[in-house]
Amino acid sequence: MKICVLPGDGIGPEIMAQALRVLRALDLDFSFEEALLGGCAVDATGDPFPEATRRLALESDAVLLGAVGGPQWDTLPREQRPERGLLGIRKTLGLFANLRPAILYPELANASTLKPEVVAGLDILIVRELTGDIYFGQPRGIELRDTGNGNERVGYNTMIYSESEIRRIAKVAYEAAQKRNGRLCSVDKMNVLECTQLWRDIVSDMARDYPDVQLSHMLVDNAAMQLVRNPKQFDVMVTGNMFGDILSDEASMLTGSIGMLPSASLDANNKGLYEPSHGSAPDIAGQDKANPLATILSAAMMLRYTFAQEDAAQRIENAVKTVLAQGYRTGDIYEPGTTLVGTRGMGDAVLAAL
Ligand SMILES: NC(=O)c1ccc[n+]([C@@H]2O[C@H](COP(=O)([O-])OP(=O)(O)OC[C@H]3O[C@@H](n4cnc5c(N)ncnc54)[C@H](O)[C@@H]3O)[C@@H](O)[C@H]2O)c1
Ligand SMILES: CC(C)[C@H](C(=O)O)[C@@H](O)C(=O)O
Ligand SMILES: [Mg+2]
Repeated sequence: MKICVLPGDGIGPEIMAQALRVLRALDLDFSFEEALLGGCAVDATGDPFPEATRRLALESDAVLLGAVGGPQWDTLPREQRPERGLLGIRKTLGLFANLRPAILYPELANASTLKPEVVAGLDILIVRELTGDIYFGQPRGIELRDTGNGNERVGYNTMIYSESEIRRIAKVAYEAAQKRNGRLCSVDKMNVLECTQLWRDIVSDMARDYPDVQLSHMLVDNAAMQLVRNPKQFDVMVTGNMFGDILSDEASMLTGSIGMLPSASLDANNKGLYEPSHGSAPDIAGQDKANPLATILSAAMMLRYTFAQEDAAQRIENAVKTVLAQGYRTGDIYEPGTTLVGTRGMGDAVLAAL
């Protein structure tokens, strides 16, 4: 089982080190090979997604990623920015299905921004389309136009989905709902955007193939509000690339911290890239403060989805439950009466629990 390891930037290398310690401790037959993606790749090669990384990612069974980006690269031309590397690897590997589970561990009920009784037992799966939408749509750009106010710059992007792109992500979401509690909420903005009218029409059409799934629709602004009003009304949520990006960060705080939210990005054959949902956290990078649990839980998702090692995945998840029950907390989930640990200390605790 060959794993391509991309630590990335900011806190990326720190959280990746802990996930690798956990994977190595499982004593499975993995080989790890490291490569550059993001800002570190730009610094070394001028390209955020170098050819060597592309080749390694394509020939590996799975990719494990820390995070990319940081302010030092934000003024570079767009094609050299770290985020382009991330979008490039997602597109190259055909990773259209991004699964972001927001699960509240009972020990973190007080770390949630919502009242404990509103979030107790929370378990939502956000299914985010990852290779289409306004992120990739053409045309896009910033250019001079005569707008009626004279010649001035306009910035524009294109929100676009094809029928087949909508169908394949909806299928993933329907099938996930079938395996869970049978409820699927599709989130769009069909009252304003044609692109998402097509989204709603297709998701609705497909409902007849899934009579055991109870489908509902919600406009994205309402969905953002409902997530903090009564999140347990949701089981599986399916939405486009941009809405899913925003709603998943919002949902992370229901579980206590963005440092708790893992993700799996899958192609049609469950080959995948696994990464925490958060970014490179430049404000705490290099300080041994980052919560490595989202990355460790992403490694568990890798064992489950790509390698069908359900037992090993559960061993990691149970170890995470154990350390939380033992009271270990990084700063983002700390509360008085618990034991504050750093990134490495949290890794130590997970290893001990394993
Ligand atoms: N998948 C990715 O690689 C990814 C995802 C999101 C953002 N980014 C990039 O990361 C950079 C920073 O973005 P941002 O600040 O908007 O978002 P961010 O997620 O990096 O950080 C937002 C806040 O959450 C905190 N945080 C994030 N992860 C944490 C963790 N594991 N433990 C404790 N606290 C954590 C940070 O300290 C910060 O206060 C940008 O360049 C952005 O493009 C990358
Ligand atoms: C860094 C950025 C390109 C990325 C996204 O928007 O997809 C990130 O926010 C994420 O959620 O993985
Ligand atoms: Mg995001």
